[in-house]
Amino acid sequence: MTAPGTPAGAPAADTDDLDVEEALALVREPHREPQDDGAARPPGGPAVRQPAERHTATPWPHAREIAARAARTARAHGRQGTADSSAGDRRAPVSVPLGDALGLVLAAPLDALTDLPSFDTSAMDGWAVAGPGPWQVREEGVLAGHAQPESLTDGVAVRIATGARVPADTTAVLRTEHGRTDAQGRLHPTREMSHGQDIRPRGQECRTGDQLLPVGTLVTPAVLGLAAAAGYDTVTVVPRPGVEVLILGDELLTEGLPHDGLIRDALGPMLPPWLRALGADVVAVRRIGDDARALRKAVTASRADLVITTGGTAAGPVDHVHPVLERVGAELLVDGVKVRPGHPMLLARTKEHQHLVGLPGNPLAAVSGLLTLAEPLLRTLAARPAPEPYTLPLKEAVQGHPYDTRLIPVVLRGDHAVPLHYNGPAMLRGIAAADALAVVPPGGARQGEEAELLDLPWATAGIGVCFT
Ligand SMILES: Nc1nc2c(c(=O)[nH]1)N[C@H]1C(S)=C(S)[C@@H](COP(=O)(O)OP(=O)(O)OC[C@H]3O[C@@H](n4cnc5c(N)ncnc54)[C@H](O)[C@@H]3O)O[C@H]1N2
Ligand code: MOO
Repeated sequence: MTAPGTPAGAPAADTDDLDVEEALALVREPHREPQDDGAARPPGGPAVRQPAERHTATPWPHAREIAARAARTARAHGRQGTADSSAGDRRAPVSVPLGDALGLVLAAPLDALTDLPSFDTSAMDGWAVAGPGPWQVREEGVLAGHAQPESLTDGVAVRIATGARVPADTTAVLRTEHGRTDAQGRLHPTREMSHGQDIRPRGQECRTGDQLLPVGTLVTPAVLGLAAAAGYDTVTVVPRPGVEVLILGDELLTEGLPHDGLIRDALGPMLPPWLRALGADVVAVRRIGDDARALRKAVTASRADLVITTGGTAAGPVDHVHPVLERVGAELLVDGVKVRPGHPMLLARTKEHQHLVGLPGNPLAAVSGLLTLAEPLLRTLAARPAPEPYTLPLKEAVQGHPYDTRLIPVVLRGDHAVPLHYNGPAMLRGIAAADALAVVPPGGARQGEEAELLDLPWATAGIGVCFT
């Protein structure tokens, strides 16, 4: 590779958790200088590649940190050489209709555009009354959504619906079940009333201009409801990262039964919805075959924030990912991870605003790469917080790899994680039935030992799980 690069396994200078505020700074401060991307740098100098013979795979936790941080420094690196200036302020905040904002992060505070409630409102069905009872009841009632009703005078009441504007000079609302009408048609309270009872005064929840939610808030269904109530048609959010998927391999069929050494492409159908569940906008899925030129053209032409390739990461005769990255002058940030399956996975910076995650071709190895490298990177680009780590005890012992972390599909049963079989690198049978992946440290885990769990987006019914 020609561009300044990072040897795999290089220690990050700073391993603090990525902070949402820092990620948001990406969209707020376009010319911020880099702090750390996990690249090894000699004091005072640019990042350097170490000789290939010193190459070692990156430990799994460290690879995730590098991926989470990589997106932060994209702009500054672009200015140093791998120019893609036409990308401009692609990560600048965008205004989107409420219907498209679910799962995104607010890039501007949600300030009330109105008082809430915006008028004095009846909290109950009953009568708006003025002064102490009994009251003469006016003939025409007041419904929600109707024009300003006529004001009341002492001793007068009017039928009112929940949510309707209370007439001026109303002193309380009497609930339907707490009023009795006598033979002369006068209304009496059947219990003690207090001044202002069952009236929601204008501005009770907020005044115009009050901050309802800060920058960095994840847009949930409740946030959409609040935004609508407060007068918003659109909200200002961090844009969804754009992802292009490049499927490599001449042996892949897109339909029918496997035959003559050809197999069905399992990643083309799996990755786009999974990426959407991780908050990405999948802008294209292209089939490249085992054609290095086509791969180079596709990588060079792509405008996506993240390019994901599948297959071709190892050292076989048609494994073109490394040579193509070298050809395009990419900066390798992670080159192999100490994780099984998926150890040949890689992460590179290809342009100022663009990264590439190379997923190994074996399908479960690809899942491992997706969750190890693509998920933290997408999370950073979207300014989303890292999920709170959690552990559960393992129902059975899991054999470990001597040096590498293992990711094992599990189902969650009661307060245990139950390891699933069919967890080989080429198998999807285990993960297709799983709720999570258990992180098994080098050396393995005993029965009952607590294991960290990586949730699958649909199993947690998380907010990203819209699949839209
Ligand atoms: N000499 C070595 N060979 C291999 C090593 C190694 O370290 N040294 N690592 C092995 C491991 S582990 C993995 S994982 C694979 C990674 O290989 P690649 O990323 O180069 O992937 P391919 O060779 O293209 O494919 C591997 C395997 O996966 C199948 N495949 C590919 N794409 C798909 C797809 N879209 N859907 C379903 N299956 C797919 C492909 O047919 C191969 O069977 O390398 C090992 N070799
Ligand atoms: O990444 Mo490979 O599929 O570890 O076994």
